[in-house]
Amino acid sequence: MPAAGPSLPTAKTIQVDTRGAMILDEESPELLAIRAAPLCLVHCPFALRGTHTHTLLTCLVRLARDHHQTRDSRGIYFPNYIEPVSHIAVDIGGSLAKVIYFTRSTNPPSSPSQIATRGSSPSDISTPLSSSPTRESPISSPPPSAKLNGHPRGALTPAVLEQSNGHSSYLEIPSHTSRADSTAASASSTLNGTATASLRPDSVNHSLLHDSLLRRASVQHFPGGSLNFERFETEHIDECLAFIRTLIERSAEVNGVPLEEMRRGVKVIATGGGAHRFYDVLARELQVEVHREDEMACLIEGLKFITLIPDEVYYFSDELIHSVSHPAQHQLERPSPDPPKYAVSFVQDPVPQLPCLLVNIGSGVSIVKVDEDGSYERVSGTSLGGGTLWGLLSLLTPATTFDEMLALSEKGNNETVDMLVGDIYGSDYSKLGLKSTMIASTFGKVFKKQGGKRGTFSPEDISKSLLYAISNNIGQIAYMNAEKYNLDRIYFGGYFIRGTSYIARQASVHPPVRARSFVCSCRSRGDKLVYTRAEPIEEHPLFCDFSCDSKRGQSPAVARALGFAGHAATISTLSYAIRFWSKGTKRALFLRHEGFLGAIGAWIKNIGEEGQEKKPDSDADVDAES
Ligand SMILES: Nc1ncnc2c1ncn2[C@@H]1O[C@H](COP(=O)(O)OP(=O)(O)O)[C@@H](O)[C@H]1O
Ligand SMILES: CC(C)(COP(=O)(O)O)[C@@H](O)C(=O)NCCC(=O)O
Repeated sequence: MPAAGPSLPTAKTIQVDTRGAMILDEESPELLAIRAAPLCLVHCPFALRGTHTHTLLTCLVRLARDHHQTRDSRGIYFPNYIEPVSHIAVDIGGSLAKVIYFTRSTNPPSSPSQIATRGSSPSDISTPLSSSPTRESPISSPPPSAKLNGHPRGALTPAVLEQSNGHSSYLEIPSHTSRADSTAASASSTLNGTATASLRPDSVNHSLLHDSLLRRASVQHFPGGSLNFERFETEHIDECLAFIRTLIERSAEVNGVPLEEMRRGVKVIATGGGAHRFYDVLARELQVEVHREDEMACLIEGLKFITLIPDEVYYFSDELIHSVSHPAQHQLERPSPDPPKYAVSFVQDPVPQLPCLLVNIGSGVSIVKVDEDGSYERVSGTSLGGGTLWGLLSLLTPATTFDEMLALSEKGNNETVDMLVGDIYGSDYSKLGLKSTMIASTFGKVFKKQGGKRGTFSPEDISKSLLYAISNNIGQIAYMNAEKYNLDRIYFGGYFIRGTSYIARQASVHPPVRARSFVCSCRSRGDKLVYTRAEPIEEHPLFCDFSCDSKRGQSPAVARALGFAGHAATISTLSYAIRFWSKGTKRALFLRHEGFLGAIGAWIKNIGEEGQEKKPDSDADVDAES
């Protein structure tokens, strides 16, 4: 009997203006600075002048470098969101603690990555980038002066600081009528365009929202701010606490307010199992108000919000490649560790696509059915998840980090450890459509002795076999639940999908290209990943090789797509499993911020709570025993 999830506890309109939102380039110096910026919670951006600016920026870059190991996902820049945000959200899971926080800046970052990663839906292959409606709205575009290539100056602005410093708001409505008129006109269009993730329109206070939007629309000096992402291993929760503590302390320092005041102004919103396990530690160590939110509710809120971000949702599709490479073949081969080649496509229309199934692959796996109205139920799960792969590979290989394990898997050949149909039948089992190369039994060869002795197996082969087994198993369970509940869209979240980011690092040196559709796959060659068949579909010769090398690379969009798109083998396995088992009726969808759904949900659920007293840990929000 599936456990019923709580009904949406704080269903409300998400009042974050996502128009013009853009995902930042992971490697941009701007992002480095913007990520570090909240460590210096600058109350007033105008304070950043002269030598002080220089010192601060030096400090930002140094801090960013010091924290590079936790800098793990791209920031999201919201040109139109300007309200104070007083909270830091943290999702503490069984494996990783994810932290997100919002910073303001006077200048937008100059290197959004979405230019190179625009989608590839067949309908808009040749559409010029500039025609994207999400980038054309006059309000969503930052003022021209803000587009200069200067360093962004991030500033987290807790509401309490604004009040205590006598700033009712930075947002002053211009007094002259014509500006106000045009603002009003813009604001009403803003009202239509503002991200509204809640599907309960009755909960919207239109008048309040309109007033707020009116003020936002008139702002000239605050072109939004950025959401920043960090992660830590839960095992080293002390590092996570130290990070948040430093953030708060430095904020007080830079803003010139007493630490006590800063602590009063900042709240930590905690979710995930660790919100309970570490609640006392969080409150004691950080000395700020800690509020807990339910994990499943946060995942769903996070999903609803993140799907509003342009270029966030993507899928791997093998259909086009399949039709080109096997024109006569209608039957799909069963999933295998070497799935077909894929094209990466981005969902262009940033609206929540409900109903859907959310499969969150963290330490374990939660499968949640989300209805059209946003209500949800955790319908299934499996304990064979990301923690399983990490744990087993820690036992079976010398790799010490998860990324090393993924790298091993890319070089492996699972056939040395897996028992194939051919090992049993000596050939295909054609009557059942089972090819000889299909895995009959994961790890099925390992027990066999050769000359009375146990075999030895390479860490690479073991890694590949297990990565495939876990991913395919989750794909099958996901498919069965989607079938049971008649859902065609399956979103995969959780950090398990996240891959090594060195692909992105290599690729980000390339200039953006405009071609929108690609046929691509990647494999390792020596210590370098090589992209094969990575050419725009319109002109692709099927078997060309292309090395993702800063000198030779010709298709950075593909490389970037794979780089940020998590681990290619994991994603292609899940994608193909869903396509195979559903006979092409269901689609696996992925998210660029897949590991942060819970943290994003915790963050978004508390937007609009600024200055409001919230009873910590109300029963409505938290089910687990404290
Ligand atoms: N760099 C990484 N370090 C640790 N685990 C990673 C990493 N990248 C991906 N993973 C996978 O992500 C899983 C954790 O996913 P996550 O969604 O954070 O779960 P949880 O909330 O349970 O911590 C790990 O068990 C591991 O399989
Ligand atoms: C207990 C959990 C919800 C915790 O979430 P996580 O930290 O793994 O993201 C998850 O691990 C889970 O759903 N495990 C699967 C249990 C099962 O249904 O078999």
